[in-house]
Amino acid sequence: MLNHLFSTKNRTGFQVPSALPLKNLQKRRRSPTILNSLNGSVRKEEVSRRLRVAYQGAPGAYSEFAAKTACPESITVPCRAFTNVISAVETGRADLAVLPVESTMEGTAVRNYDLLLQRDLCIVQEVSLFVHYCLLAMPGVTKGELKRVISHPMALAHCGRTLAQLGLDHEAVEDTAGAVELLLSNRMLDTAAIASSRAAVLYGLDVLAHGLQDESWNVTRFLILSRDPRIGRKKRVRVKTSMAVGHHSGTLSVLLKVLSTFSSRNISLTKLEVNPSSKNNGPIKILDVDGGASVVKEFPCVLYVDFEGSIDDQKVKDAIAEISELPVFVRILGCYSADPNIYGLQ
Ligand SMILES: O=C(O)C(=O)Cc1ccccc1
Repeated sequence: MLNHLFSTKNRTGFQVPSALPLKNLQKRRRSPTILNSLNGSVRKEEVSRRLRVAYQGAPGAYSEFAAKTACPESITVPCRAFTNVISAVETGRADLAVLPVESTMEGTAVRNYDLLLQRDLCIVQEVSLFVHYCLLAMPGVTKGELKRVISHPMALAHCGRTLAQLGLDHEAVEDTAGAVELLLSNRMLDTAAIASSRAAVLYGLDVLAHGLQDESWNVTRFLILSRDPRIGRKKRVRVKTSMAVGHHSGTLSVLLKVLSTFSSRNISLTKLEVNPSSKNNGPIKILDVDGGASVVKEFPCVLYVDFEGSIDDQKVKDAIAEISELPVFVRILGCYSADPNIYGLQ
């Protein structure tokens, strides 16, 4: 059960320095190459082209902003669905992928976490964005003329109470910026989109209202994924590790063991979530990436665990070894610099 520690494709040791808070982004944009600005230790030939970062949605989507926050000089690659985002990196069409995985209002985006477990990419960075929703309409359209609102399902969920107050029907589309594109291309005069004010500027729409989210504190955490564990290898400042623990029975005893293993070593957990399989979706699949040929393993329950510390730290190695003695499967999803910043986007 210690495959991840002895893998030829060892997942340890990659790190991308955190993106800077919004006020510092301009400075970073001026730096000569993205990998340089991410990490000075990457070899010269690797910095000669700009990183391509795949995200789900159209230009102006929140995920694109997360990509630009993590890699200010990158070329962003829009993709239709999250699975296409991952495939873009797997096939070499992009270098990195952006995946929203949790929000303060909705908790873990289980489907995206499932994708992370099923595919062979590793986490190299995290970005948390403050998400502020606006009501966008075609130029000249007033609130009174609106009959419905379209947006990404997460945006609609985050604005549920406000939408009920406005008395507008709503319909889910692929992403927030895609909703704006749809308005524009069909010249929809009775429909508004929920999206960012950045999308309004990009597409030339009017902002009819700001701050539509039901809770004023609305932060989404995005993960930056890569195939290449060398990205950002550098001396670490504050490092975090994410892992998944799949097991077949005794969730409570596995949970207690995980808790005591980390607490006895004074390792702080930043996330601990029990994810049982559902009748609708069947067992949770985890790709075992360490055994040469990749094998998919199935579990009725998986724990998502994020903790402070590097997989190179002896006490972390000991903790993982102890957990791996249980009848569980452990997959290290990434070891990356912890970014406590919350970046702004209106
Ligand atoms: O639709 C978008 O703009 C996205 O990037 C997905 C999303 C939607 C709402 C909050 C965060 C991410």
